[in-house]
Amino acid sequence: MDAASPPVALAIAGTDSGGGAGITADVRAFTACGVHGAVAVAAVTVQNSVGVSGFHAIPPDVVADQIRTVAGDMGIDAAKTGMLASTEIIRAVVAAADEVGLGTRVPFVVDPVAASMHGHPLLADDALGTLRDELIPRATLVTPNLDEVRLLVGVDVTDTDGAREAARLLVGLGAGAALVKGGHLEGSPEVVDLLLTADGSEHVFSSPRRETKHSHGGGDSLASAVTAGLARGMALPDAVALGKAYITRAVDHAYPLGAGHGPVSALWSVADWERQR
Ligand SMILES: Nc1ncnc2c1ncn2[C@@H]1O[C@H](COP(=O)(O)OP(=O)(O)OP(=O)(O)O)[C@@H](O)[C@H]1O
Ligand SMILES: Cc1ncc(CO)c(N)n1
Repeated sequence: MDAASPPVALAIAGTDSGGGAGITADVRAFTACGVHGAVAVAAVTVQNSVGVSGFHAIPPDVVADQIRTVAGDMGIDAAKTGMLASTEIIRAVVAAADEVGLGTRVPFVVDPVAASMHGHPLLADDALGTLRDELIPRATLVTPNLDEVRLLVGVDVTDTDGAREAARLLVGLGAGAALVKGGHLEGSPEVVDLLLTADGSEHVFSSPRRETKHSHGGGDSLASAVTAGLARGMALPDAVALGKAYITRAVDHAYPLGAGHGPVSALWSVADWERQR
């Protein structure tokens, strides 16, 4: 007899040839969190642990058609965006999202990726306004890091009060909720991620800061684990709690790889099936 079909989560994002971030991290998080991962590739990056040396943006209609073809066949239980590269791709994603119900019938997480952790741009400068004005209002949840917060709402977050104010402004852009991630607040012993929903309820997710330079793909992994929780039908705060639990373990198990920043790891979650054969 066939196994039951798992929920389906869709990542609309870029690839990372080094396998640390982007769609590779997304699908690992989907798998580790118990859902099937489908992908709409928006860009192919030439990337390793040291940085991004180039990228090729996929034609916008091909990005949109990947979303439509997945929705029309297996259905989508939740979706997330990562690197979208250009205004034209964002607009194509918005059109397809409206057609298939992302952000209305289907939970839709927007990770407003602007640059890699090495500081290399992954979004055209002129696309930020489109992301803010056309994509974020459709989001069930928007998940910026502190650099993206500064770009989107002009707030320089240095503490929880600042994160709260930034989240309030992000929800004011039309998102259903905002998760302001505190990974970049280097000095603090706790990493605090603050969730604010449009109805005003606040949830603070805190964990001890790990001393490691190997956190490549951390933001993508968190957003994807939250998306997996939503695909499984969890309420938003529960899905974010799942995401925080996943990323905390993934940072704990991050490993060196290459000369630069190694990835957060999902390998701890891999079943020990081979030794049990
Ligand atoms: N040193 C750390 N120790 C524990 N958790 C961390 C650490 N750094 C980041 N995190 C967690 O990882 C997640 C991603 O946070 P961060 O603010 O680094 O996002 P990001 O910049 O988008 O990530 P990326 O490194 O993929 O660009 C958050 O949940 C954060 O709490
Ligand atoms: C393709 C891709 N998406 C997102 C990020 C940010 O982690 C990255 N470095 N590369």
